[in-house]
Amino acid sequence: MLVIGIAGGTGSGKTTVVHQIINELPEAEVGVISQDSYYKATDNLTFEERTLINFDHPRSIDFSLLVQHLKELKTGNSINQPVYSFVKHNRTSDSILTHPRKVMIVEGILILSHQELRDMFDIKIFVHADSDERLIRRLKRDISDRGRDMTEVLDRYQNTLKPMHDQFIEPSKAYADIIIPNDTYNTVAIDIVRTVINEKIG
Ligand SMILES: Nc1ncnc2c1ncn2[C@@H]1O[C@H](COP(=O)(O)OP(=O)(O)O)[C@@H](O)[C@H]1O
Ligand SMILES: O=c1ccn([C@@H]2O[C@H](COP(=O)(O)O)[C@@H](O)[C@H]2O)c(=O)[nH]1
Repeated sequence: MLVIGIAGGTGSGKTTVVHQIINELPEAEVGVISQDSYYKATDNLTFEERTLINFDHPRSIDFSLLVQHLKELKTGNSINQPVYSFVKHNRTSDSILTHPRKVMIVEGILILSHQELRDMFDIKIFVHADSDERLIRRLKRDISDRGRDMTEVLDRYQNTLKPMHDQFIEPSKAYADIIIPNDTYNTVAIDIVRTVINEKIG
């Protein structure tokens, strides 16, 4: 199994890049795990309490479950990947049966900041976009897809997202083998990554 880690700040375009990479690859050979699926369940908290969680700090992620699931996939076992609701700020009761594939892609803001997880990646990619570009994308996306308003996005950006980005995410770029500049759609970089994957899966 070839394991590819794709990190980058919020709004950098990780999810978009993943879709572009897997688009023309055989469906049966590529699987995706999202770090977002591994936000800790917080059933003990009210919705109001959940809105106060710092979702950009590594402690908000159940990394031990994520590492355990990746180990299972590497040994050929399927996993039940949790499903997270951004609208509810909580894990749902659903899960997605995820089978091991020749290529597994793990994507998320903090995946290169966690040493054990990072060491499991054969290729480490960091998607880079300018911070103002990322904020604009995040505003648009969170308002249209994640049930947020402008005040929520901007307050979170100032209070937790930006400081956590500077403390944990940006420094993790140093671990990347490949940095994809994604201020505009970067088809050349996507083609290169696809070529590398095709060579590996033969
Ligand atoms: N290169 C790009 N140029 C313009 N918009 C983009 C680009 N890449 C992604 N987007 C848009 O920005 C938003 C955030 O992208 P997404 O892939 O969800 O980022 P991430 O997963 O890193 O948070 C989405 O609405 C997406 O369509
Ligand atoms: O309940 C939640 C959980 C997380 N977030 C934000 O999501 C991003 C990470 O997701 P991307 O797809 O990489 O943007 C992170 O910055 C958290 O602040 C949230 O808003 N609500």
